[in-house]
Amino acid sequence: MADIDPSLSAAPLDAASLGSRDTLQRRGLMFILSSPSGAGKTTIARMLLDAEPELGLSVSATTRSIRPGEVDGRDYHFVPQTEFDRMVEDGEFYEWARVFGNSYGTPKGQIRAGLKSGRDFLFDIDWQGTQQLHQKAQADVVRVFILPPSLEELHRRLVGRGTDSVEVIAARMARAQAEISHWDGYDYVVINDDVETCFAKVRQILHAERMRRTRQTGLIDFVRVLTSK
Ligand SMILES: Nc1ncnc2c1ncn2[C@@H]1O[C@H](COP(=O)(O)OP(=O)(O)OP(=O)(O)O)[C@@H](O)[C@H]1O
Ligand SMILES: Nc1nc2c(ncn2[C@@H]2O[C@H](COP(=O)(O)O)[C@@H](O)[C@H]2O)c(=O)[nH]1
Repeated sequence: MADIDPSLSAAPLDAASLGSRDTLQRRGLMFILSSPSGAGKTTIARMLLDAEPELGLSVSATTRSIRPGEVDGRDYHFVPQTEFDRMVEDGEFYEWARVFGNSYGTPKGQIRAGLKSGRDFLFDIDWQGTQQLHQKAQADVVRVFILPPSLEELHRRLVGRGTDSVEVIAARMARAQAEISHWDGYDYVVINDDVETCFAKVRQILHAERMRRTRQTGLIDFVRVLTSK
């Protein structure tokens, strides 16, 4: 929850290697997936990471307990609350928020340098984190909201995942409509009915956003060459 970070805004890159079609430079983007808990954003995120080698995952820190199948350092950095509080104090997060009674935050880590060199990052974060990142780095951020086909199906998925107690599932269902109410703070909204169809749509968004003119920092010199003869 800090001020605008100038290093995160879309500044032009070094023009040394620009000008040929093979070396066109591009600034990386921050690809955010949000949804009510259980709608499937982690599933879609994993499919994207498998399919897109140039996409890196922003691994959040969290104080919640590790779930069966999760790996510390891959899915999250699982830290005690005291360590999380220290990281907040030391300004180690781009954003952080309390979600479902736990703390979650996006470490600055490698992201800043990665964006400059054209690396894309995937963020599985909630609407509060999305607002904070958008305020700090509007030009770099692409916001995608995943909706479940129905609340009944959302509940089925949370139960079917088999990772949370009845109480935790009830708390997540109780929050679902409030989470969904933030759908209009996103650039794209995709309904996750069939997982393959949803994945294909989200991947199309990523591909199109990579070609956005303002991200293709090498275009200025490339077009200059094209129009100079
Ligand atoms: N289109 C789909 N059809 C049926 N099941 C799905 C679909 N997408 C995801 N699932 C299943 O729903 C469950 C919840 O998915 P997932 O963990 O990806 O949700 P999430 O939005 O990341 O939740 P959380 O915010 O709690 O991490 C998983 O068991 C997943 O396999
Ligand atoms: N603002 C942030 N939200 C985050 C971050 N990492 C995850 N999340 C969101 O928390 C909920 C719950 O996640 P779960 O893994 O415990 O089910 C979900 O909406 C995530 O998107 C973060 O760094 N910042």
